[in-house]
Amino acid sequence: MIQSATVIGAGSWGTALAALLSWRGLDVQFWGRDAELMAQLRDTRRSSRYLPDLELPKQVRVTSDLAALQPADMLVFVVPSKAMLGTAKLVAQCGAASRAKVLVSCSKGIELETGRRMTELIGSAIPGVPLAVLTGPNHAEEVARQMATAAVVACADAEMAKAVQACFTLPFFRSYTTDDIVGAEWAGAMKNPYAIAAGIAQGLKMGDNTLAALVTRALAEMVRLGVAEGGKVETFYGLSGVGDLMGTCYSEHSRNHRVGMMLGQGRPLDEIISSTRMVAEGVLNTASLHRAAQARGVRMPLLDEINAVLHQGKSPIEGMRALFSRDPRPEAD
Ligand SMILES: NC(=O)c1ccc[n+]([C@@H]2O[C@H](COP(=O)([O-])OP(=O)(O)OC[C@H]3O[C@@H](n4cnc5c(N)ncnc54)[C@H](O)[C@@H]3O)[C@@H](O)[C@H]2O)c1
Ligand SMILES: O=P(O)(O)OC[C@H](O)CO
Repeated sequence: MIQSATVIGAGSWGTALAALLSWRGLDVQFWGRDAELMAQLRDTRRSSRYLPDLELPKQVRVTSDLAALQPADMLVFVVPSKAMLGTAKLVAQCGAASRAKVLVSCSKGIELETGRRMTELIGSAIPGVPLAVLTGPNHAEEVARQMATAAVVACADAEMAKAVQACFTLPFFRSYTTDDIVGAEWAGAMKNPYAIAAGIAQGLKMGDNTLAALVTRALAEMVRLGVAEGGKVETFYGLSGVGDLMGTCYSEHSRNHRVGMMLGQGRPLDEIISSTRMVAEGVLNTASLHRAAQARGVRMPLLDEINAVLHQGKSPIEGMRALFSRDPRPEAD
């Protein structure tokens, strides 16, 4: 049913997914905004900036020109969340979505100003096409090396979910389906701030007890806000929830975790951000989620402290102290 795909966004995850879809046998086009990077990818089949060890299959057609894209069955959006709406509008204008059967978001974020999910942004720019999400504990570096990985495809339409699942099924890559697109997207965005907190704990040389406490209480917060936003509770206990939370909080690859670790070691946030080209979605996601939690009146003490550290100048150590010195409470509250 789905034979061709266009991957929009040429960072680490977009590069890994363009390769994966090509290995699966789809006819793949790959767009990135940076002409120099895309020319390098086209000529050498390698991205020196993102995933330098991956050799992009020669069948993947690489371009930085949206107008050069042919209509494809599936459009796969993998740009940072803050660029999603603008990118989807450009894709709509250039006609690349004119014959699309499904639009898939692989990005993890919530729009700051409105609290909208990525598929809501894509759907507003390109109306009338079914929407889906690919999410889960999926580090691009490991997918690029074909290390065993599981993911979730969320789509309201069960048949379309299966069609997208088939595209993301390889011997090393196993995907599951769910109809809970809301829960899957909130879960994917929510694990990012907590990975920053996990990194902070490691940067401060706190121990395994601390990390286990943070991850467990993070999950409780994810369930509270995610369900208030309309997600299903079971989604947060699946791959897109606790799976991705653990995969990121304990990861050597995670950019969010790395940002947290450097914060814990005392480096200022603006210096950390300007030292890398890669996106740590948790920095912006923290502000979006904090705003959403306040609007819904959902109690999120851990997120409040991460927000205070990232956006209100609180020191990481003060944030941790504040968390652990709150009034005692029942666990299931
Ligand atoms: N890297 C992973 O392992 C991974 C896994 C799953 C999901 N994700 C999600 O995928 C999304 C993309 O992350 P990534 O890791 O591929 O990115 P990255 O950090 O590796 O690189 C960022 C990419 O975004 C591009 N970009 C920045 N602003 C843009 C704009 N305005 N328009 C178009 N492109 C723009 C940059 O040129 C660059 O190619 C994020 O939401 C991330 O959470 C990443
Ligand atoms: O590197 P991070 O922290 O953006 O995490 C990447 C993926 O979201 C992990 O599933």
